[in-house]
Amino acid sequence: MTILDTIADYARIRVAEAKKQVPLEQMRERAKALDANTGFPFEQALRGQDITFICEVKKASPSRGIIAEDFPYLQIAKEYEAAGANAISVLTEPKWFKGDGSYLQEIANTVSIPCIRKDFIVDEYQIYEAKTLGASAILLIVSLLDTPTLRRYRELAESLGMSALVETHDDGEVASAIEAGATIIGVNNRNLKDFTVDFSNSARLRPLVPQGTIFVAESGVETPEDINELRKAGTDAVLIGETLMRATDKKQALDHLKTGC
Ligand SMILES: O=C(O)c1ccccc1NCC(=O)[C@H](O)[C@H](O)COP(=O)(O)O
Repeated sequence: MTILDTIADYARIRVAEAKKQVPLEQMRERAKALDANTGFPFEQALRGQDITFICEVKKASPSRGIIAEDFPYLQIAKEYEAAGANAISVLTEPKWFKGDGSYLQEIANTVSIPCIRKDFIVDEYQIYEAKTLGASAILLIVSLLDTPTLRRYRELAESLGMSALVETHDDGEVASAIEAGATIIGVNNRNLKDFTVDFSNSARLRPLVPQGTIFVAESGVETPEDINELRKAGTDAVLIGETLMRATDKKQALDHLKTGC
């Protein structure tokens, strides 16, 4: 059993508990009552002249443990926005990432840039919930979902006015993402089964993703050289967590990544 299987099993338990508080039918009605004509701001925000930045609000991770003892999540999100982030990723997984849905809700209510719910989606309930929390996008991890389910969840998210970032790790998963009709495909440099980070993974898989589909490189980005390498490989957007979370001055850190200065 991999850590990803363990996290996914726990997500199923979380969903079962959440349904006891707010049943599926009620959550669906709440989500459907919200505006679905959003214009897909997350997708729009990632389409730039140059590489765009999704900055992640992440207190902890299974591979690193606690990353930020002091975790003023709202302040961090505001600093990301002021620093020029194009979108914000908010971890809502509580056990290994110490996230919470309320963090996403507060952040989405405060900043003007789009937010993605970063979680381990194993049930449609979490997609409706993401909408009620103010998410503009959700993460769908290919290795957790078969292709028909992936397509169904992506279409559900889009019917609610949210985009889906479809996360892959190898060529087979990229093929599944394309088959599921993904318009935003991420390649994670971190193997979610054993935590190893191979920074070249996203650049290697870039040619498999059709032009026009937004290509996101995820995890392990640390330096301006990394950004340059990804830029050269044709990356549209990068998702950065730990490097920015550990930086005391978010603007300086993001400027440094962008320009090398
Ligand atoms: O970060 C982990 O340890 C991890 C372990 C198992 C599943 C997912 C995990 N991380 C989720 C992510 O994909 C990252 O938070 C995201 O890409 C940012 O990565 P980084 O810039 O390396 O913090």
